[in-house]
Amino acid sequence: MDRADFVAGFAKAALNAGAKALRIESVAYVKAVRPVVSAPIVGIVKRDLPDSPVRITPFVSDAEALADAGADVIAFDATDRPRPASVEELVRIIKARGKLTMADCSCLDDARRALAAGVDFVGTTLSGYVGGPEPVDPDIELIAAMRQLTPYVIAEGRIRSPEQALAAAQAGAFAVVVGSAITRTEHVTSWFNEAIAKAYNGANRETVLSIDIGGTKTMAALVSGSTVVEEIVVPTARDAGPDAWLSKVAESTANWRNRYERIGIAVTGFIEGGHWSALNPATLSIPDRYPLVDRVAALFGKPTFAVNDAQAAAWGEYRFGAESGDDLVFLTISTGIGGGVVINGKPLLGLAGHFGLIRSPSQGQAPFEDQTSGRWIASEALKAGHPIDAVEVFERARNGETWAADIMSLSAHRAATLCRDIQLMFDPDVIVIGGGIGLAEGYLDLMRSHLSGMSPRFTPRLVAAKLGRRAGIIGAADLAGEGK
Ligand SMILES: CC(=O)N[C@H](C=O)[C@@H](O)[C@H](O)[C@H](O)COP(=O)(O)O
Repeated sequence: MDRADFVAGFAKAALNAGAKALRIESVAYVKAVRPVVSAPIVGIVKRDLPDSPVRITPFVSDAEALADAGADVIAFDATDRPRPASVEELVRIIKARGKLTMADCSCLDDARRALAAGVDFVGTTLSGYVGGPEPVDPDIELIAAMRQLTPYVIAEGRIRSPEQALAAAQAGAFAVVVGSAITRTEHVTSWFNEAIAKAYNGANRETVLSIDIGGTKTMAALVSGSTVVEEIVVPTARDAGPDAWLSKVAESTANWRNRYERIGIAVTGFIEGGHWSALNPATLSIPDRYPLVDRVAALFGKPTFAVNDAQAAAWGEYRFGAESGDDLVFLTISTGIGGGVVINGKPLLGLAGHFGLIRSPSQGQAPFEDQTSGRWIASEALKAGHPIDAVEVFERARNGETWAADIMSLSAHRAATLCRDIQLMFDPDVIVIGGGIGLAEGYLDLMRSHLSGMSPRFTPRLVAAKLGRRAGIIGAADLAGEGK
């Protein structure tokens, strides 16, 4: 839905049905909608800043760009928090451009200060979003209290039903903004889904907050069954450590607080008894036996299940992938190599599946991933005089450069040999291949070609992973739900 043509479509449909004005996020969307409607537009820009909690139109340049794009009213955060531009400065700039101002407030004091600074409208937009648990209902009391200060109160935030909109209007609102209930189909669907799940007891799954902490990025999502309802991705600040990584996730998902009952967390490394340790500190350095489950449960206040990321992905593919329901081994070939095993419908946890760490006598006892993975491919390329990464080596191989094709072929050959050994160990129905290298165009075919001469009895069936980068969060969510 995050596309200019959809936003313009929503805008026109809402106006046709009687809406009197639009509130639109981003300069690009204001520009897209302005030429096709004549109704007033309240414009905002949303940002996530490293040094300020202010998200709505934090900079003077944002306000200017919205004015130039054709917004009639410009809304901005008017809370009393550290901020790049003061409310007074924003009001001055916006008025200089002949536009109206709307102060997004969290409380009555914000509204008082904003009115003293000369704003035209005050909104209840930020009530419930400046700390503490996020409420479910709109803040009707704040609307009524603001109405004592000015007639120009805009009711906004969590107004999800016509009855709530009526209550806001009756409390004295000059206008009522309805956001998610009109434009966020995925939210509205999940409200209905969560409501009726109670009737289907287990046939329909509860929503889980699922977190995947990787070496470079951390993903968090609300997951229901195999559906990712909401998702955010933040960089993993490698040197900051697990407490900081978890706090960042808690902060970025604060708005979801009332929408899940359990937490699943998938991490690179080794999980034992809820403790997290690094098997390869080069990927991510974690203090030995970090009490992951306890920390997450304390921070989020919900029951938590923790699992290795590749084991979670294996489970995700088993439950919802291309070959769901078949016993499988999942092998992810990327910067490093990992995996997971699901046999007789059960995930093998602990050390099982850390295939990248298997040692090969024929290669001087080097761990398997050091002779096959993306890191190895890049280091071989460097030896051949090409300081490029694995993805580019693949590109060069496809363009007919023999040195690159030789490296890829050797990597695929070794990965194929590993699959043959895995077949002998677990005899799965299928081996699912994932990861940036494993799923790179042509790699799976190369692996298959290296297996072609083998006796059919030993030959593993290789298929591409279906859930892609979301396999870990979907698998972890499902495993967390299993615990109920
Ligand atoms: C807190 C915050 O960032 N509010 C944002 C402000 O523009 C939007 O995410 C909300 O959708 C908007 O306020 C409308 O509210 P609701 O979607 O609940 O009807």
